[in-house]
Amino acid sequence: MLLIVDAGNTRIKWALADQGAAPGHWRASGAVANADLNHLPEVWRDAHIASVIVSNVAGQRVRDQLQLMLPAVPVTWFAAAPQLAGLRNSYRDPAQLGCDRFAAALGARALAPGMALVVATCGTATTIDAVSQDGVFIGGMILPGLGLMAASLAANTAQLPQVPAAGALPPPFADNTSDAIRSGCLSAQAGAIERASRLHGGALCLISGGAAPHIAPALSIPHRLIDNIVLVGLHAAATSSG
Ligand SMILES: Nc1ncnc2c1ncn2[C@@H]1O[C@H](COP(=O)(O)OP(=O)(O)O)[C@@H](O)[C@H]1O
Ligand SMILES: CC(C)(COP(=O)(O)O)[C@@H](O)C(=O)NCCC(=O)O
Ligand SMILES: [K+]
Repeated sequence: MLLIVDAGNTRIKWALADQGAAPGHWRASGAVANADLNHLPEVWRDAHIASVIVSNVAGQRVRDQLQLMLPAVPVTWFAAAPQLAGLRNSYRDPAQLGCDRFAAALGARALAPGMALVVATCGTATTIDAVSQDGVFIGGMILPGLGLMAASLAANTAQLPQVPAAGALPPPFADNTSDAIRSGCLSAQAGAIERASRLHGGALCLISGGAAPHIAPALSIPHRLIDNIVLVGLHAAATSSG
C-alpha cells in the first residue's frame, strides 16, 4: 500500500492506494487539522504501508512532526523538479515552486491529458496555475485563500464581523454586511480564476482544495471540481518512471 500525504498550511490530507491503482482511486482517505497530526498513526495503524510520498508546504516543524508519525518505510519528500512525468516546469528557479502546485499540475495532466488547463487550488492560499496542452507548467498566481481574505477584513476593521465560509451563494450586490463580505471575497476568488482562464485562451478550469466547493458555484466558466488534485498528482508522481 502507498500512503500519499499533502500537508498544507491548514490541514493534512492523505490517501491510501493499492499497488497499481489508477491515480485518484483510493482504498481510504481523510484529512486532519495540522494541530491534530498526532492522531495520524492511529488512523493508519491497520494499513499495510510499504512506501510514502509527501508534499509539505507547511514548513520544517510540520515536516519534523510528520516524520515522527510515519511508519518505518521509504519516504519520498516530493519537490518541484525542472521536469517530471511529461510536465515541464517554467519557474525561473524550478525548486522555488510550491511542491503542492507542481503536484496539482501533475494531477491535472493525469485527469485531463493533452488539454490547456487552469489549475485552481483553493486552500489557505489560492493558487491559479496555467498548464499548456503539451505539458508546460507556465506559471501562476498566488492570492490569499477565501478564509484568509475574509479573516483579514475581520481582523483589520472595527465594524466587519468574521463570516462563515459555508452558506448559500450570496447575491453579487448584497444588502447586508455578512453577504457583502462573502460576495466580495467569492468575487475576488472566482474573478481571478475566470481572468486566468480567459488569459490562457479560455482553458478548462480544474478547481480543488478545502474552499473549492464554496468557490466553484460562483464560477461562470467551464470547470471540474476535483476532490484532492494534489493527492492525485502525488500518486501519479509515485507511479511515474520519471
Ligand atoms: N470544513 C473545512 N475544514 C477546513 N477548511 C475548510 C473547510 N471548509 C472550507 N475550508 C477552507 O479551506 C481551507 C483549507 O483547505 P485545504 O485545501 O486543506 O488547505 P491547505 O492545503 O492550505 O491546508 C481553509 O483555510 C478554509 O478556508
Ligand atoms: C502558495 C502556497 C503557500 C500554497 O499553500 P497552501 O494554500 O496549499 O497551504 C505554497 O504552494 C507555497 O508555499 N509555495 C511556494 C512559493 C511558490 O509556489 O512560488
Ligand atoms: K493552495
